[in-house]
Amino acid sequence: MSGVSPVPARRGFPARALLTALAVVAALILPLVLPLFGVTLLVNILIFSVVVTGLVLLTGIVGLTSFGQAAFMGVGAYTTALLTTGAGWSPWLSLLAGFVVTGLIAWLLGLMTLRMQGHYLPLATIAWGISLYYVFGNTPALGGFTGLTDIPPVHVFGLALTSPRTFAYLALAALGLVALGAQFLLSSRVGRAMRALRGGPLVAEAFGVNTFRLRVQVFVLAALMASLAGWLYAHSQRFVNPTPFSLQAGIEYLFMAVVGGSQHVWGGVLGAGLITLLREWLSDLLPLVTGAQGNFEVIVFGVLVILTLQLARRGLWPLVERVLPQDSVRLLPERIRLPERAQPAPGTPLLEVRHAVKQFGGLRAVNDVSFELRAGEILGLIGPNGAGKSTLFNLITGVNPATGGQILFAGQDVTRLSAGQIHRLGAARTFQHVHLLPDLSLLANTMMGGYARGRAGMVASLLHLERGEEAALQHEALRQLERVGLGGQAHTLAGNLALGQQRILEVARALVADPTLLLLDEPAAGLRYGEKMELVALLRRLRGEGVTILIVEHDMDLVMSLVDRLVVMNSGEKLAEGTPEEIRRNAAVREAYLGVDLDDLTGGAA
Ligand SMILES: Nc1ncnc2c1ncn2[C@@H]1O[C@H](COP(=O)(O)OP(=O)(O)OP(=O)(O)O)[C@@H](O)[C@H]1O
Repeated sequence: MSGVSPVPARRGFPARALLTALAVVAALILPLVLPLFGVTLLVNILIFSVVVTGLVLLTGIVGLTSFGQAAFMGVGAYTTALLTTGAGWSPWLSLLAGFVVTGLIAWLLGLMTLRMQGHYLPLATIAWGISLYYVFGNTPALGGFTGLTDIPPVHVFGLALTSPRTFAYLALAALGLVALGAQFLLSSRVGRAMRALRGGPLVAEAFGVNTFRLRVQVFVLAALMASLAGWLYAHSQRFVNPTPFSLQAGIEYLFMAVVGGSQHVWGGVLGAGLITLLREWLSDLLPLVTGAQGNFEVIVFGVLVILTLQLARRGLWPLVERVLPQDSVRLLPERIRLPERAQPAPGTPLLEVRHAVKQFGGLRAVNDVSFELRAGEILGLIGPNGAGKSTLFNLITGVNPATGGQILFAGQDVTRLSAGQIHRLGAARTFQHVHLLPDLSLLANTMMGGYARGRAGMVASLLHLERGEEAALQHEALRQLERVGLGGQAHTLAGNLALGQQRILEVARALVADPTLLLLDEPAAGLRYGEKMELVALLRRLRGEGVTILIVEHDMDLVMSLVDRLVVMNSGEKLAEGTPEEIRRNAAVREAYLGVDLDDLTGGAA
């Protein structure tokens, strides 16, 4: 493997850092200079931003739409209201109690609902949003729809935060911590897994991510952020009633995230600011225009969301981002190296498929197929359309369970293991349809492949305590990008690459996993001739380095010129097995490929 040639990180004056520092200073001055009314609005914006930051993580990044965040905010608010007024607890203690209660409720709801797909999850969030609202309103101990009053102020170093001006600093500190934690999380191993989840569980699981557990974790984290916002709300208003925690409020938080830019932490803050200010302005203006009282601003919000979705689908923050100076890429110093897997001795059996069967209803897509793959060889799996290649590939990679037979990999029976478990044993794959994160750099995309080699969890990521591991992953990803010839473009966005290079990037991403077996699913599909040549050259180089490869491919030229042995499938069954030369001479194969002149396949791609 080649050493890392220095990849030039983008340099320049740290204009972005300066801008951030200026924004922080401005935020610190604002509570002093704004009129009291303005400070109250600012406090609300800060509190709403805390809830919306949770929604950015949950909805914008992971793709789980929730209308129920206001209800979690209510749990935090009511817990502190009840414990401080009824039991005389300190607000700081009741904040922790709020986290425990909200965390438990969110965890239970998450376990029950997060396996739901499609529209069912948003519907479930509406259901609990409404339920919790009525729990607040109909529980006499919580003051019914009138609520609870006389909530004590928060004390900081003996100072009671009774005025909005002092409270604004508490809210600023809370948002600062939440936004920083969210940014840290997004730039971590867990954050990349969260982004991969958006592309569907198939991709994330292929890298060893426990997708359900991660969904539950993010769900609980977003609920805890809402709970913190509820605590702030209760102690800034000093009373609570159910109205601010209704379904309508939950919908408004979603509006804020969508309008501001739900995939960006600062987009959430921007949305919270814009919608809160707009509501204030419209609630003064619209009664004058219409001559009647009513929540007309909600109608305007609806139109605004539709317009945003039409004109700026990703919200307003990406437009702001375009004019802001960009962060220079920081490469962390490599202090440790990731542990490496022992590679099997060349020639030893690595993968054994024994009498594999896959039945879809009445159709046997894979019917009693057996073959063996030895360490160090490239095996091609070919066959006409509908032969069962992809189905077999899915059985080997754990995407689908086999109906019968046995699959052994790295000395273990993996027939019943999940995709993530098989990946952790050393199988890394690419996809027939490229699955990359186009808005992230080649480096970040490649690092995704090393997920299973890292350990840092959600808490370490939120606190930025995983930098040593992150540095090791960065440098390993750079080495693999160098290995496949993309080292010079490490900081380019993956979406800017041509398809051929995207497929090569997927190979680099798979190599970061330190696999014993590389599984390529139709890697040449859609590539131009020159791109295929590059791919073949890369795969030959990898074979020279001792990498074991299983390749499913349609392009016969490419396969014949590349592989050591072939398994040919037809109608779900194994038709033949042998070297390219033997396959070329096989009468049954010729028949199956009627119309394809196998004599012509003399390694045209070589
Ligand atoms: N999830 C599924 N449910 C029902 N039938 C399926 C499913 N997946 C595949 N099949 C069927 O199994 C058979 C084999 O399909 P498979 O995709 O494995 O073939 P293939 O050799 O990969 O074909 P191609 O080269 O066109 O991708 C086909 O008849 C297909 O319609």
